[in-house]
Amino acid sequence: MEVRARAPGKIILAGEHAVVHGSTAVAASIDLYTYVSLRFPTPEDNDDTLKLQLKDMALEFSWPVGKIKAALPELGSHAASSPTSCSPDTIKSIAALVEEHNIPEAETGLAAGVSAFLWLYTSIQGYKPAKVVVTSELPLGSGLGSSAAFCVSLSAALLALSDAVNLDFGQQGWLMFGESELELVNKWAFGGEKIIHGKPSGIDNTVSTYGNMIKFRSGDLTRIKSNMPLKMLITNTKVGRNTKALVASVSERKVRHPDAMIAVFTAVDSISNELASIIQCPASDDLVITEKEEKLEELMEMNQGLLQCMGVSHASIETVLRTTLKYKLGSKLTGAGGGGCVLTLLPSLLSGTVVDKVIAELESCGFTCMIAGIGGNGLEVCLGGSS
Ligand SMILES: Nc1ncnc2c1ncn2[C@@H]1O[C@H](COP(=O)(O)OP(=O)(O)OP(=O)(O)O)[C@@H](O)[C@H]1O
Ligand SMILES: C[C@@](O)(CCO)CC(=O)[O-]
Ligand SMILES: [Mg+2]
Repeated sequence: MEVRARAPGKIILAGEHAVVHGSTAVAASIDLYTYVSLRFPTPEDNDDTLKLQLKDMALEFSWPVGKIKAALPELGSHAASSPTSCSPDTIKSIAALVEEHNIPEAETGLAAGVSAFLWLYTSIQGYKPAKVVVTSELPLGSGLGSSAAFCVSLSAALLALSDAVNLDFGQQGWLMFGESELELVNKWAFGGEKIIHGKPSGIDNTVSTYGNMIKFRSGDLTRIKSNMPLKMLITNTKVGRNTKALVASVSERKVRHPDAMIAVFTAVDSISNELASIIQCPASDDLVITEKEEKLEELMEMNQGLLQCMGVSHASIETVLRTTLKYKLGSKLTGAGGGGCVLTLLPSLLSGTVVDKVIAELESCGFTCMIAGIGGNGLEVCLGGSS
């Protein structure tokens, strides 16, 4: 029996980092996905291992299930219907299982993802042998929510073949889960994100699970519907960084300057709320759309200024900002910052020639640019493996 799941990456239009401290943020899914396939061996296969294949990186990890059982005895009896978080002791035992594999030096960040895999797999499926294959269209560690898309697609595949979820295996093609299944996936994925991010707000796994566009605050999501064309250029500075370290650095700054940082987070909250209401408000003609776009651009620039105050910008991000400003375009980092990706609003009346020029100039700096579709479906599953 085989199941496939796919979950999208995301952009954060406003509110990253501040959302970890209780402010509102606005995020949308993008049409780049992480795919997970899960297959249990047949008795004839005579295979007693759990295998994780990370296809894009040409890496394969494998553990005898008896070894996992001996190392993680506390996980096997957990109910898939009761999502939980990984305890610090279990994280240590999992890290020992991961360390047995030599992860290439350039990919050390992967250890956290492999740990999240072992925890989610064992907590949901116990000590069964299986083969899990992962591929992704998302750049890893670049602010587009690769960790959340990984945790969401993995949790969904694992739950689809568990007794916590009842699916009709007669159905063909990509299917959406019902509300209660989505909630279950989202909670498990949040547990996985905690292993990768340390202290996630939950916005990335939530937008990857539900798709579309959401407003998110203190664990609560409000689905929002855009009433205007939203075209964003995404520039990947290709400067690697790690969300866990950046989230921790903002918390440390908050400890050093609590009053100032709380004021910054409050300002971000207002920006996110205003941005969400502009996006949702119906526009009647081009003039109104232009005004709305100008306001959005300004709010994005203000948010970027506050992200600089939080200490999460980077020289490469500043280069993108300077370059796009030459063309009178507003930009902000998206995701955790410190490198990674930058969003630039492309107003609806902007000519294609200008867009081509900006892209050419950004790419001449060594960055890569793309225009992704925004606000599509969230998590989907495909039973039987094909499609
Ligand atoms: N397809 C994948 N396979 C294995 N591990 C993955 C995969 N995608 C993400 N990860 C894990 O997530 C880590 C990257 O997560 P991180 O949160 O730092 O960046 P991001 O999620 O891409 O950006 P952001 O959190 O800012 O949106 C990787 O180093 C790896 O551990
Ligand atoms: C930086 C952050 O706000 C967004 C990362 O995409 C972290 C989080 O909310 O978990
Ligand atoms: Mg992440």
